[in-house]
Amino acid sequence: MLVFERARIVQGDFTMAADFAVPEGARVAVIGPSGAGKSTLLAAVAGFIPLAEGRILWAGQDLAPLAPGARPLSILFQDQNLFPHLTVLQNVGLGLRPDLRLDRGQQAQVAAALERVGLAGLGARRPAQLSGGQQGRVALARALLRARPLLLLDEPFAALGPALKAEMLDLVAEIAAETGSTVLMVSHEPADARRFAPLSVLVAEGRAEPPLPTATLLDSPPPALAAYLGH
Ligand SMILES: Nc1ncnc2c1ncn2[C@@H]1O[C@H](COP(=O)(O)OP(=O)(O)OP(=O)(O)O)[C@@H](O)[C@H]1O
Repeated sequence: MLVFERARIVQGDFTMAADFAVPEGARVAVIGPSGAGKSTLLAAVAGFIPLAEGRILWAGQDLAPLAPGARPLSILFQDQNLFPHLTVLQNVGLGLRPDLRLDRGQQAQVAAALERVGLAGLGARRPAQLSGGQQGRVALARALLRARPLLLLDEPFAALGPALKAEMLDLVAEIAAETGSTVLMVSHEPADARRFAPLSVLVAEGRAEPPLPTATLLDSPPPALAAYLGH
């Protein structure tokens, strides 16, 4: 379980509060108006922004003492964070060993992860030789190998067309279900939230609200969300 315990996150003039729990294995969309603090919430979980007050706990452990790289999570951003000078195999291999000195077993794990995301045979290419969707799959394969229990998605597939984006969201959902990962996904598209996430956290007016069923929230939105959705 991921717990925000009377957490307060401050960035300059901006401040937001979070006090709720996300059940283990849940897929949760983080929705709300632009500038409301969706990315900030994820950045606090990832350890890029220290909390001004309160705690964030995973499996009962306070995350505060853990540097970002030591936290039990992987993050996918929109730019996918692929290294342009490395091959697909190397980019994925970084998920296992930053120095890329992979033994045979680890090489087999990399190959299996590429196969799992539908990229078998493309390991020798560089990111520039892949489509946007394929680049997303490389980043996903790397996250898969890291095998962290919490996955944070900050609009990683926003640049893809609707069909490809839907396909990627389905793939993430499938993999998360297989691995039991808990997923928080920032989303600007209500349709994506409905497709991907049974639960949603509304971020608005300086607060991240406890998760509610996505359909409930989108079908009967509170005023702050209704204005954003254009209802
Ligand atoms: N480094 C920073 N210093 C000060 N304020 C910041 C910083 N980064 C973001 N902010 C402010 O924090 C608030 C929340 O930003 P955040 O990016 O989390 O919003 P968001 O909900 O993800 O927005 P969007 O949907 O537009 O991506 C905004 O008001 C923003 O201007």
